[in-house]
Amino acid sequence: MVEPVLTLSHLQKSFGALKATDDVSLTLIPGEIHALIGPNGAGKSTLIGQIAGKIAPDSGTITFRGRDVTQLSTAQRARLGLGRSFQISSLIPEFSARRNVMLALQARQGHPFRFLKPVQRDRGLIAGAQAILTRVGMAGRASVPSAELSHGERRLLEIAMALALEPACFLLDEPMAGMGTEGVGKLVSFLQDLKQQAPILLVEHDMDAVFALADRITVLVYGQIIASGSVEDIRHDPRVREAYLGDPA
Ligand SMILES: Nc1ncnc2c1ncn2[C@@H]1O[C@H](COP(=O)(O)OP(=O)(O)OP(=O)(O)O)[C@@H](O)[C@H]1O
Repeated sequence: MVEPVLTLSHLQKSFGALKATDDVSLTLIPGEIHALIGPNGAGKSTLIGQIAGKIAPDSGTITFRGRDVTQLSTAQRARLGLGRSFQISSLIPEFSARRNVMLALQARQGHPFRFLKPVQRDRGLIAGAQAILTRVGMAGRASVPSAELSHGERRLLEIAMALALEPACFLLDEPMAGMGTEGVGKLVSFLQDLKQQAPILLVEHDMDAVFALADRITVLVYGQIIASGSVEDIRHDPRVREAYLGDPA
């Protein structure tokens, strides 16, 4: 059997009386896109937060590349290659797209993220950042301050920054949000390519994109996994249709 890159075992997290994560176990294996879907409030972001190290689970374990990382900080996990999904809030608005990616490249090289060397003249960093922006289809927007990018372009920039860290898996939280049809189409083909580099745990509300991309789908409702399987399994699962797609038939 293929060794999973990431394994969640019996994770539990409550907020007061609310069980946001209720005995969740799942794996992410090399080469796959594993989509995590569920209605609003199902607990998807809470789960991603626990994997990234932003939220401490009440119990259960998170194993990454064979190592128990449950007690490690976000930064320690990132150093081991657990892909942070950068949030738009972590982009520096007045910096160009290229310079934001250069910051991520510097972070990868071990420099503290917030403290800048005079990077403008560092040809290696410039070329590296430009190559990554080309990969995500943003070469022509490299000089534009991130504040002036469209919402969809900012989401691509977040992915570019995650790429710069060369993680062993990607955690992507709603990368399609706010993108037009063309943007979603491009991102779908990009993620199909990206999964060969490192597997992707994908939280996404765009069901067409999920059905086009996912190798496996896990469905969360009220913090619990109600179904997990292939696209076809999930499409035809009556519990999923009822609980998630709102289709009693
Ligand atoms: N810090 C918190 N304190 C109290 N309750 C919280 C906290 N964070 C999340 N919750 C609750 O936990 C439940 C799961 O929320 P979560 O944001 O993980 O769901 P989600 O599936 O990501 O939803 P969405 O699709 O709307 O982003 C919700 O009922 C939410 O109100």
